[in-house]
Amino acid sequence: MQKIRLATRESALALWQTEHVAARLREAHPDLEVELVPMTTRGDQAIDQPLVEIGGKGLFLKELEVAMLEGRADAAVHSLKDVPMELDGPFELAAILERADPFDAFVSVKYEALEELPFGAKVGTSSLRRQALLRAHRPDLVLVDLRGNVNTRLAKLDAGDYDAIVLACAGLQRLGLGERIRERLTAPRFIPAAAQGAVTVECKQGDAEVHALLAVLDHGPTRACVRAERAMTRTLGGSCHVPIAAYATLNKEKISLEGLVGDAKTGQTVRGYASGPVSEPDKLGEQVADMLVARGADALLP
Ligand SMILES: NCc1[nH]cc(CCC(=O)O)c1CC(=O)O
Repeated sequence: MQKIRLATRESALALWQTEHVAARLREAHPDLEVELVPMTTRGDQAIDQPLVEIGGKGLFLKELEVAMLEGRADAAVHSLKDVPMELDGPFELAAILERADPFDAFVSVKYEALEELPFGAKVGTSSLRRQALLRAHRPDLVLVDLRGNVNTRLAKLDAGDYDAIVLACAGLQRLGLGERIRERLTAPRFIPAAAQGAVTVECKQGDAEVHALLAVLDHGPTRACVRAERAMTRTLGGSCHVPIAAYATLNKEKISLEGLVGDAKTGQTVRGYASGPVSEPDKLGEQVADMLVARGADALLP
């Protein structure tokens, strides 16, 4: 194989991530030609409608998967956080790259930290998980919907529409906007979404040549951790319709997984934690999911 074509969304973040994958591939395979195939998805077009109403996060993948099925691209690069817990169709995640900063960022023009926001301050985020966690720590805040790509959200903050917004640290850092992070909202106080900060490359199942080219980018420890996080979320029937948070770390041969289910309206949260061998990430994810349900999470799930 002389050339590999990488499908990507056209947002600045998606293009950065795909350029990063392209550079890593060229480094690993000096004779390989790597080409980007940028495309707009329905998720990018309908940015004025809430994601839940137009069909959820899978929308960001669909067009890229169709491009692979129709032979216009060989692989697709995604933020793993945006990839549904069950892939819909004959696809596989051939590579999961080493995770960058997994945490959320508090971003504000005037305020240094979440705790410094005045009573009743207006915070923009459309993520139900971020809303639930913000409510849990600061029940007084007024939470307002905020969609769009990272630059659009920052522009709305700078225009004075919000006192603060919450974004992923990884996205800001990748775009050279790391200095906009006022406070890192770290675990266990603020648990991220499953796989936040990790980039993945998807290809068609059974496409052995493409798979082999991509597999050299796979990072085993990241794959094990996000596997536990995604298994927990999947077991809870999670999608972006429910605030679910999952964060795993690997220490020697042991994965520790912290999980949370919340209610975006009330800020009520249920937490669970367990650890297990790196060889059984799915089992650990299921175990923490069961623990969350036993502690009352089912009352918060649909
Ligand atoms: N939902 C959009 C999205 N998907 C991935 C990232 C950030 C990068 C990452 O988590 O890898 C973002 C932006 C954000 O949440 O602020």
